Amino acid sequence: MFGLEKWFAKGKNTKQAIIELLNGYRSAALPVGIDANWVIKTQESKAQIQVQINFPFAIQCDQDVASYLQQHLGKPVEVTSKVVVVGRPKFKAIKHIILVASGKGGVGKSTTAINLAYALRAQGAKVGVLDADIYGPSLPSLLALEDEKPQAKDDKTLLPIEKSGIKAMSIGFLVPAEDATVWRGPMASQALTQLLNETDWGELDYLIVDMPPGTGDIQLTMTQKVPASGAVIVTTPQTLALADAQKGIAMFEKVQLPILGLVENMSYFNCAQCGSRNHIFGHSGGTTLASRYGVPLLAEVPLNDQIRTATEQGEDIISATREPSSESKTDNHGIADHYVDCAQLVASMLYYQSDSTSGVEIVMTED
Ligand SMILES: Nc1ncnc2c1ncn2[C@@H]1O[C@H](COP(=O)(O)OP(=O)(O)OP(=O)(O)O)[C@@H](O)[C@H]1O
Repeated sequence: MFGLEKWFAKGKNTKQAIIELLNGYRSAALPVGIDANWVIKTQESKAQIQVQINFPFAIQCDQDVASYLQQHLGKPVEVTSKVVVVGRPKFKAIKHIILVASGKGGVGKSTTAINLAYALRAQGAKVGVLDADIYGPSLPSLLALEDEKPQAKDDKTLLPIEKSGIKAMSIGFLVPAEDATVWRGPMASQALTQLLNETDWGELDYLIVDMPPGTGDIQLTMTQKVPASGAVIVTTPQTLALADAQKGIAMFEKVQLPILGLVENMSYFNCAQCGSRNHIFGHSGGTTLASRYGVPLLAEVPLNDQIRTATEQGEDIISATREPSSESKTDNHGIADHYVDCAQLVASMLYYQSDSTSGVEIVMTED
């Protein structure tokens, strides 16, 4: 006895069967399945079953869920979903602020931050990016918007610049880079507070904050000034970078900010000619560090020319390469998928760790 017959034999109707099956669905970002409350509608016709789901965090998995249901129900299934991020905003109308940090410079923190933003957007969320790298703002060039100037909404508020569905603000849009490099610590953290406070972000599900590299006093002060939900730490596999990433973990633990996970960037290189995978900067460092500190390894992103060129040209690599791409002969896991998987994990962790029921609202001051 197969498919729906099996369920009817147990005296269940199609809706009950679907809900039960969805509850048993598992993926890295859906570790306890799809909750019955997220299922908005089920409809069965002769030809197919239609299921409508509202996910409470950024995730796009309609095809996977449809194939899973189809396999069990023995009938074509169409799944459509929307992302409706739940929880009270923690700051203005922003539901979650995510810090992207690194122990040292040049490991690909800004590249990860912007691609994480694109990936969350591609999963159906409302996303903004704040470039807090006051001394070396890179957001204007990552978005290819170097000559843009934000418009003033009124005396006190600036409108963020929008590109590819992302709202962006950076000190780089406001002052020449050479002016910001001479700012001392307090000026830098005050600039960050002002950028966060005085930008009209509107409603956002996730605001990604690209932090300045390092784990010194400036980074610590900035972390304390931003009402963040969690941090993502970017590292490369070299021993030195890992040692610095460890300091980053310690810094966030000190201020009790949840660490959502590690991204190991430039993790390996796939040779386009011979198809072999080379761990040019070392092997398994991120995995070891993640397990030592009990934090998830969110992604192992390869050193890849597509990533460099897209970010240098201000392109949204997630939309551009979302089709299954052949990154190399041995790896058909598209470049975009690394960021999409990372985004889904981050969103899932924020949802499951959320204290949205506590109703606590954080108010920022400028001292
Ligand atoms: N996975 C990758 N594959 C190829 N190139 C990459 C990758 N990640 C980052 N890059 C390139 O490395 C350079 C440094 O990246 P990025 O600016 O993101 O680093 P960062 O850690 O933010 O640096 P900083 O400390 O200066 O802010 C850029 O040219 C970027 O395009």
